[in-house]
Amino acid sequence: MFKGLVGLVTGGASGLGRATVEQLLKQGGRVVICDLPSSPGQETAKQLKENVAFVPVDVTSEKDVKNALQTTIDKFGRLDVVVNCAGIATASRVYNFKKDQPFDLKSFQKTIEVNLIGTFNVIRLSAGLIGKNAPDADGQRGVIVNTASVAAFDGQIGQAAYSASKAGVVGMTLPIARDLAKQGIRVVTIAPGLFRTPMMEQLPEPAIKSLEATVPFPPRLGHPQEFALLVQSIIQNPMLNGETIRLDGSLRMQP
Ligand SMILES: CC(=O)CC(=O)SCCNC(=O)CCNC(=O)[C@H](O)C(C)(C)COP(=O)(O)OP(=O)(O)OC[C@H]1O[C@@H](n2cnc3c(N)ncnc32)[C@H](O)[C@@H]1OP(=O)(O)O
Ligand SMILES: NC(=O)C1=CN([C@@H]2O[C@H](COP(=O)(O)OP(=O)(O)OC[C@H]3O[C@@H](n4cnc5c(N)ncnc54)[C@H](O)[C@@H]3O)[C@@H](O)[C@H]2O)C=CC1
Repeated sequence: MFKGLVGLVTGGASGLGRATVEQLLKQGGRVVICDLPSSPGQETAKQLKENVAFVPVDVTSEKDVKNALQTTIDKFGRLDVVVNCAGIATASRVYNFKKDQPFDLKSFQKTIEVNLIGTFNVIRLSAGLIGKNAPDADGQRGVIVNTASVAAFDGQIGQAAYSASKAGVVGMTLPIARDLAKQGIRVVTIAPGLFRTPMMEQLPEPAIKSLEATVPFPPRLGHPQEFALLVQSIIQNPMLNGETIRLDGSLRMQP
């Protein structure tokens, strides 16, 4: 289905990103995994064997992202799809009255830096490369998929930084889609609910169970492959553009 397609997936060494890498490969695509040098990206690429390369990247670094784009060209000759999955989750109260301590500003800044600015950094640099593709019959040159979170809309206690970073991703989706429309590049954001990944597994199992119980249907954590299937649909459907799609079993998180 995706024969000849070249994708670049940030956060591709783990969780939702890794499932996306596997799905693109399964459909005949070629993929560059971008993830931190400390991630299992190298092993992941080895396990997946063919048509895949790992480039160590911090998404907040211009140099790293440019290097990953150069590797994409050197190895595969083009870039069609970017999927931004790299992200971090932080949790802290705005003011901890028990300890008389405010939210650590550095932690707030880091969350915004990785989740929002990192995503934008990858979009702005990769758009230049995707824009060089010859347009297809519909005028399309490529697709960018971002990952927000339902926390962009209904963040819980402790999620001020995380929710702000993800709301930023939601907020920039339409203007970037409008901006890149002339070049035939679509931009779509997915806002996942709860998915069983290493990020989610940082939470204690009782917290996971109680969150799971709040998902109307299906009352469980999502499988990462279900996220990857939506990425596939977004790539396939040219009318999807400038929108954020919740993928959450109709979950609305409680305070
Ligand atoms: C990854 C994604 O993109 C998807 C998601 O968002 S998954 C959802 C992830 N959610 C989180 O990570 C929640 C983050 N928040 C927390 O972990 C904690 O609130 C915190 C560590 C920031 C604060 O902990 P704390 O100060 O020790 O709070 P604690 O004493 O436990 O609770 C205080 C009150 O808040 C409530 N509360 C705390 N965390 C809660 C939660 N996650 N959900 C509902 N209520 C919560 C408690 O029930 C308690 O209520 P009362 O005041 O009525 O007793
Ligand atoms: N798991 C879930 O329930 C949900 C996840 N999300 C979002 O989905 C995305 C993927 O999350 P998961 O797969 O669950 O998490 P994960 O922790 O399994 O994977 C995230 C990957 O991003 C990488 N990463 C972190 N900072 C980076 C940086 N600066 N540069 C490059 N790579 C970096 C990590 O090394 C890791 O491999 C994140 O943006 C997360 O916020 C959103 C909603 C729900």
